Amino acid sequence: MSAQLLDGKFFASQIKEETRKKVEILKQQYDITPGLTVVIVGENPASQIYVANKHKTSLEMGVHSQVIRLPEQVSKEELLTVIDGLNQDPAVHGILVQLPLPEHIKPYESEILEAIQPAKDVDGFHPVNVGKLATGQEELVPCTPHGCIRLLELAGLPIKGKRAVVLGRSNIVGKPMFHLLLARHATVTVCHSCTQDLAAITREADILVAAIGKPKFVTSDMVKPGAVVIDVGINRVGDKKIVGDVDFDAVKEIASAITPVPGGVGVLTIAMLLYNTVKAAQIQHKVQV
Ligand SMILES: Nc1nc(=O)c2c([nH]1)NC[C@@H]1CN(c3ccc(C(=O)N[C@@H](CCC(=O)O)C(=O)O)cc3)C=[N+]21
Repeated sequence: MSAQLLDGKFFASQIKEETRKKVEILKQQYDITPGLTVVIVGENPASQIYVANKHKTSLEMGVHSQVIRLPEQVSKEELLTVIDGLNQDPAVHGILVQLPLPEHIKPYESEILEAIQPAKDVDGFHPVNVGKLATGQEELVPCTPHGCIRLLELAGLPIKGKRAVVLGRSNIVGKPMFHLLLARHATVTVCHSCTQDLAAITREADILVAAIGKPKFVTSDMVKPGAVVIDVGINRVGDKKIVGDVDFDAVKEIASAITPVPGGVGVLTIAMLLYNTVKAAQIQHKVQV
């Protein structure tokens, strides 16, 4: 292996340590305990690991963590009522509605996400927060792309002036990743399912971010020698095993740095969620630590 392995746990531990200190200050100086509530509708097995990790990390940080489980069949109105209760609850600083939602309420996803008070939107999915990010005010930024940026920064990998290529244009990763990279002065190209001659574009990338949800989609012929490769994919193959969007074993021989899956970006996502929860508490109490 020639590439530097970007170990998510190592970088996440630094972010978590910063967050833990902020929680300590909020408690001691302001008597504020940041609180995070996750709402899960139905039984998505993939969501369970994520929720368990979030809960564990919250406890480590001293953040109050609550999970509300609603039955698969819950109506949109009932879900909106739950969200409204959380909006009103001063002990709840962060609200996260786990995606994907069950099929019958999927058509109302935007309405549901917009019901969350923007100051409590720790996912950064509310149009107010999306608009802020797009206009260069980074407040509550989506956790996964923000984690990718923090990873690059903590690893000392420069962004300014680099050619960055983002594979995927989702609201959760691709689009916010575009804004974050652009704000740090990269030249950014976003590719997607209709992009023609994809490999020719990805081969120009100094920083390649893969967020398409296709196992081992990025092969070594798509990567410029010396590129930094960030793998956002979490694809379940078989029962337990997860693989990224990047063919790690082949690409690691060509890249200068690469994130593994698991143990890469996913771990940072959780760290940034707790970071956002603490940020949300500061926004709501109008204090800065
Ligand atoms: N409203 C909402 N916000 C989200 O941020 C959100 C969501 N819904 N729905 C599901 C996806 C998925 N996601 C993950 C985050 C971290 C890991 C994670 O901790 N991964 C570890 C462990 C993986 C494993 O062992 O399965 C790793 O990559 O090493 C996984 C998955 C957040 N999501």
